[in-house]
Amino acid sequence: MKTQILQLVEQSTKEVNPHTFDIEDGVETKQLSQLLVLERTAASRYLNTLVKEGKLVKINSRPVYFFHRQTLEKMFNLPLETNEFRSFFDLEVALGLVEDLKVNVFEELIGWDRSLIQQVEQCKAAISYPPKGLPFLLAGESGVGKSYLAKLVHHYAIIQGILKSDAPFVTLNCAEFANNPELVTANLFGYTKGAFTGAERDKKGVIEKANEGILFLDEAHRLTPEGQEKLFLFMDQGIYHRLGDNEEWRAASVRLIFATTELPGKAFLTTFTRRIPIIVELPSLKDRTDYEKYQMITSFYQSESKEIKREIVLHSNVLDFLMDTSRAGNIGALKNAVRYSCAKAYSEALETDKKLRLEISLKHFPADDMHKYMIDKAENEDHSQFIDHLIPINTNGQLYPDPYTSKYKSDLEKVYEQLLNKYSEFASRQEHHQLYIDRVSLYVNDYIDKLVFYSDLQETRIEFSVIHQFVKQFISLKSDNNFSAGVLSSLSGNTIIAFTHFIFYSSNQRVTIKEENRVLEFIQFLDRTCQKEWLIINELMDGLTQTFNLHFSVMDKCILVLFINGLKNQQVKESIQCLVVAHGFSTASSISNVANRLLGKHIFKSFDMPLQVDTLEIIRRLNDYLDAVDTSRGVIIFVDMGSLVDVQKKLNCLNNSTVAVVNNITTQIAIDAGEKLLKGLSVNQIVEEITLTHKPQYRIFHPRLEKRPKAIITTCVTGIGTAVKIKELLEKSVDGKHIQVVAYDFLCLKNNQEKESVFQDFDVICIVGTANPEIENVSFLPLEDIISGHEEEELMYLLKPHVEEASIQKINNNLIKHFSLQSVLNHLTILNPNQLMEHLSDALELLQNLIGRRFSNATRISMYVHLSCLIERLVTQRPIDSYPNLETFNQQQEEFIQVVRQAFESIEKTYSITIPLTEIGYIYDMVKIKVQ
Ligand SMILES: Nc1ncnc2c1ncn2[C@@H]1O[C@H](COP(=O)(O)OP(=O)(O)OP(=O)(O)O)[C@@H](O)[C@H]1O
Repeated sequence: MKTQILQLVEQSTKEVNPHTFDIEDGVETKQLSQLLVLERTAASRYLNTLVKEGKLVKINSRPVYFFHRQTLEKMFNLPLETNEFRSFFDLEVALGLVEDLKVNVFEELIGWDRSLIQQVEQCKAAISYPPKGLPFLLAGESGVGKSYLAKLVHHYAIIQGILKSDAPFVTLNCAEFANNPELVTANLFGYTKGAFTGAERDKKGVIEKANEGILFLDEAHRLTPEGQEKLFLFMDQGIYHRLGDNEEWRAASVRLIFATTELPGKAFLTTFTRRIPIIVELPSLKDRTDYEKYQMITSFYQSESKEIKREIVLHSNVLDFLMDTSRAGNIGALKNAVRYSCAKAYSEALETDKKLRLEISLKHFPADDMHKYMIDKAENEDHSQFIDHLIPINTNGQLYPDPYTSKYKSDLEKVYEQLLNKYSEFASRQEHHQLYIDRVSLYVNDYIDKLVFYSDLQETRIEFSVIHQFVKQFISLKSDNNFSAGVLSSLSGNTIIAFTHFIFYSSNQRVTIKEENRVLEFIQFLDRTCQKEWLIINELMDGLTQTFNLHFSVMDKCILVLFINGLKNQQVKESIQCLVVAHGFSTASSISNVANRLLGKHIFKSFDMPLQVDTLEIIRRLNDYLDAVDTSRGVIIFVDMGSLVDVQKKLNCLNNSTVAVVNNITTQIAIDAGEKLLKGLSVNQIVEEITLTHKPQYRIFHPRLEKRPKAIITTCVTGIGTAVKIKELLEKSVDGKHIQVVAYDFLCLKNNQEKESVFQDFDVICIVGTANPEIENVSFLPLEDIISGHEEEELMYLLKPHVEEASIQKINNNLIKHFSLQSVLNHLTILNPNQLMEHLSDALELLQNLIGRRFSNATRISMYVHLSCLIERLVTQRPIDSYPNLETFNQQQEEFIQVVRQAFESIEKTYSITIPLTEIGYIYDMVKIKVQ
């Protein structure tokens, strides 16, 4: 009998496919006893004897599996040192199958080092968070890889020793029980016999099964509110009752991963989302880069090739066909399309000839999809599908031979050209230098973004990673230094990677620079206007040249100076400082990065606190940072633990700034706070509003200063953007040393009056703006009156007590110079002011005729200012998209809306814009206020 058993296991092991080797390929005791009609204990005894004799290999999982030792050793060409393994994973390690995975399990997740870099960091942080990990939610459309990522996290936790090697991974798909909350509870917590009709015996729930491991709750949005609530107690205390047994408390230690295809805010109770501090959002297939789509397609074909043991070649138009995500939809569907084509080609090859190589062409896809593709191509006169060639799917999947595709190769020369040409244009027009710098910084940022996008460079490549490390260290060193901290504060995570890409790329190029005189002039200009950036970049590039013998042209330095300038512009100027301080290696930076990315602005600065870093060290870092930036609008510090609540006591900026400490931080809180900050709310308002939804504890501290700095407030009824621009103009005119200019949200001023924090932080001299927030005891000077010269005198009168006699005349001259209508419009918009004024003059004339009223000169000027900002908003696609009581306005002011549409018809055509109803609402307010 023993020999027969040995032969059976040997036969079964010989049938293993080494590419898909899995635990279930082994033989179970139960299986064997059934097959040989043998008592289970007897079968088990024989098997264990064979293990002891070194003939079989045993995996001590549940159930236990057996393999034939010699067959495995031959198959994987590696001798085994032992016969017993704690888990299948240990066997894989012993057979050398998962050595690479030990280094990075996430490597098989396409995008782990690119578009999913953040998500992988979040998962690692959540699962490792001591002592029991943090529950997290994977959110994303169907088929974007949520289940796949959850399984990799399980693997990662085992490899890192966070979980034991046989830790279970249990999945519960909540959609299966969507309409039967009792069944969900029964499946989650288990039940006792008789707990409900059909409960014929006691049964374990998935929580019990997942003890010491991971429970993955898929489609978690289908959990009913009752179901969610029942999980709370378990999430909070780790204890639960089985259904039908309210006596016995059971305990389990389970790490929870949730997944949903819904927007997290919509599908869950807020009490529930509050308990899930990390939300990992997975991008849909259409938002992945071309390179990643390409990697997916080739890797899916590679797996199929291994599975069917056939070499595969693709017709290039198949790649083109599959890369178009509007067809594939999601990653799962893409994988299915690949499988479908392989199955079809395989069966066709069996019918016709038996040649080894499978050629996949368009005919191997469903006919409807393929025809649609051909028609689309023909309609777009894209004949690329006719220039077909064959692509071998080799294991390296190399299609893009160069890290930077030919599209961006040698473009550097063109970028130099553009910068110099734009500089010559600017020099001849005598514009303000900041306008030029802002414009070309945008251009440079766009270029570097594309460079990264089209690069197929593995960022883990050793040459890249050493340069990346060097740059990171340089930046972290300089960030501790007052001189450079402000300049480099916008560089972090992804932007440092982009920065390194450019360094890596440009140092490999050899572009000869012509017209040296022009270059010299350009360098002198940048050295003058961006002095700090210039010095820092020079130091960095010199360091790179000395350490790695890299060579750069002087124009490369200019590009990097402009790049960091562009990033600074993405930061919200004059903003409240928002800091996230959290324990863990990357919790704070993950939250900040996700929030900054979603908000499209660099709002949050993160301070990660690995557990060995003490509070004093963090306070030192906070002080270094806050001392280097402008804290006049206040500071909000989000902390993750009670121990940090008292940090503000030791902050230097408490002498002159309002500081709020919020004792909770999740990505959701960060996003909510960021949105409120962008709307221009004050520290008080932001903190109070997030407390309504998220209920964190917070404390606010006002400056200790007796003597507050003096300030002029600028404001605009249509938002903070215009107020900031008015502020910039005023700053150029007044003496900034003695008087600060602060841009402020109109509604905050109007609603909260002197309760607004700006009045605690500053001694306010007056408010300048486009509409009066009517604050008692504070003078308001309309912008149009300053432009028309009516209020210049008043402003001078208000300023007199605060500035030296000698400066007064200078300020007066500056005001006249900077506040002509033309220069105001020039500053407020990127559009040509002369042309704009002509169009606006016609439109205003028509508007007056249609409503049968003449506007005063002052009203006309303020309309010019308001309308030019409006047109700029629409041209740059940033309209104001909310207006109080829009529906009522639409119903009650139908006639006015028609009149505006008629008056602005010609402007809409000229600038290819459509004025939305919300903006018409603000025009109405403007006309109403001014005419009254
Ligand atoms: N980044 C990736 N790299 C490689 N394969 C991936 C990746 N993302 C997803 N896949 C593959 O795509 C398929 C679908 O993924 P998965 O089932 O994890 O999606 P899902 O988001 O859980 O979908 P659903 O919401 O429908 O359950 C899987 O076969 C998975 O292997």
